[in-house]
Amino acid sequence: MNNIVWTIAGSDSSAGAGIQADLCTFHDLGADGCSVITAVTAQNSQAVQLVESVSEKMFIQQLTSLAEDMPAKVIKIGLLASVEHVKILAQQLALYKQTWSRKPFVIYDPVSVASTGDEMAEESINEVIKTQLLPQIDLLTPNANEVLTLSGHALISGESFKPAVDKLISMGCGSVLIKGGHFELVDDIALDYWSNGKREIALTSPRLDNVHTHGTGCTLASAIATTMALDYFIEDALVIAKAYLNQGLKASKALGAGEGSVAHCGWPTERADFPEVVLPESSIGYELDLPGSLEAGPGFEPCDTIKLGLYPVVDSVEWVERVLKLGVKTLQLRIKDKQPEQIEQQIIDAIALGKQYDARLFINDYWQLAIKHNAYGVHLGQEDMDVADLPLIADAGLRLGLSTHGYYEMLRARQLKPSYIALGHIFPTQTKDMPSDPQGLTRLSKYANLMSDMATVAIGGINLERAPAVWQTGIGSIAVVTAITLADDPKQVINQFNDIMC
Ligand SMILES: Cc1ncc(COP(=O)(O)OP(=O)(O)O)c(N)n1
Ligand SMILES: Cc1nc(C(=O)O)sc1CCOP(=O)(O)O
Ligand SMILES: [Mg+2]
Repeated sequence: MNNIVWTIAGSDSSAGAGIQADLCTFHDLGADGCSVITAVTAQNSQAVQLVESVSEKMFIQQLTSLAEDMPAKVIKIGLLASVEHVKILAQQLALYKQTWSRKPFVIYDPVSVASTGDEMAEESINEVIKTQLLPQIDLLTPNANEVLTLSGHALISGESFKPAVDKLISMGCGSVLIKGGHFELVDDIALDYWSNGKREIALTSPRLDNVHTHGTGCTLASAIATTMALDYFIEDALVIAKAYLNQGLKASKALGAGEGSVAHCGWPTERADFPEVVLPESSIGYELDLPGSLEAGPGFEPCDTIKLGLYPVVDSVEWVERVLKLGVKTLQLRIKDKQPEQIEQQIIDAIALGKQYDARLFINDYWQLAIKHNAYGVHLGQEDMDVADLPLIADAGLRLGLSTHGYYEMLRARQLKPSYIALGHIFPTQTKDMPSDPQGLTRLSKYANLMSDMATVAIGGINLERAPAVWQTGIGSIAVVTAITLADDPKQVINQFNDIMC
């Protein structure tokens, strides 16, 4: 399947921004780029010297040529310098959304003033952008000035972010990423805030005092476009794009006498380049009034090793005893959907067995009972995290394992300093209905690399055949349900897993 991304933007003769930066980003991160040029600009590192929109005929023909046989999964829009182009584009986007077999995801990075300060678009363009283009946009990526221009809202404090985004969403766009917002509390921090009116996230990175920032907006939006085309969730796309930009800014350099451009350095892998997820119970979280109660406390008791090895997940005390007798040292009791009083005795018995065999026994979901009976640890999912009393679990000295399903959840979980992070689901699984697609080995390797300083667990559809490749990603543990519970000979399977993971 092709991962075609279109950029509809201006040509930048200095090549640091516009079409040139967009295509560079698409190819660098693994999408297939196509371009529709809206305007040709003559610019160097110091100024934009001339902007000429292409003719309407040429603009329409580029769109038509591509739409005929190279429809896009994602469309990224940058410089629109002519009112007529905006009207044409709004109409075409509406048509694509109605007629293409797969609706394209449309990102608009508003560009009317260049980073050099030069105006690049016709004066009256904003009115038609607001009324005709915004309703076709799935993600708008304005900076504070562009938020003011398009919504009329000035970003004067954290509290002003939500009303500004609500206004833009009421004007028709699906979601908004406010880039690089800063207010007095966090001057040395670059804050990005995203919301679609239902979900919202905020990411922070240290503000880089690099002067070579030409092309940052184009590059960020193009990196989001690419990662969306690669089927990442939007939260993950935002995280990856931010890391890509931070990495590029650190490597940017001047080519002329003026400002240099963001570099393009491939898929981001350095943890220092990845943003932090803002938790609701933090000073920025309060300012933004983020929902939930997650808080970065001192963290959870670590396990004695970050290589937790084979990790059977079983649903009865009988299975707990059986796998312990076969030498398993990390395991989980996962009994679903019972009233606490129905399973309390099983939890007591399982914990006692875990202690008897000196094993790391995690209790899934029932964290109150785990605390009450002093379990080794608790395993919680994303939904559980929001309702469980995490400080209480930490204070009781229990270990905590957290489920995650992508970059964003992984980085958010990391902020809580759990004892391990589980990464799933890697392959299709029959054990549980998953709301997302399997992540596969390529993503798992990236996650394992990024989290290499802490205990990690891979889960979902892992069997003996798949285990060697999973283990080679550098993960510290493999969790399995059916590979053991449906095995004809669990003893043999456990031994074979252990051989693979030594
Ligand atoms: C090791 C491990 N990883 C992930 C899960 C899934 O936990 P959760 O998301 O809470 O879903 P349920 O297991 O409760 O259905 C797990 N149990 N163990
Ligand atoms: C319980 C569970 N959680 C997952 C996650 O990705 O969070 S995948 C999963 C099921 C794992 O079972 P099996 O080894 O039989 O595929
Ligand atoms: Mg759970």
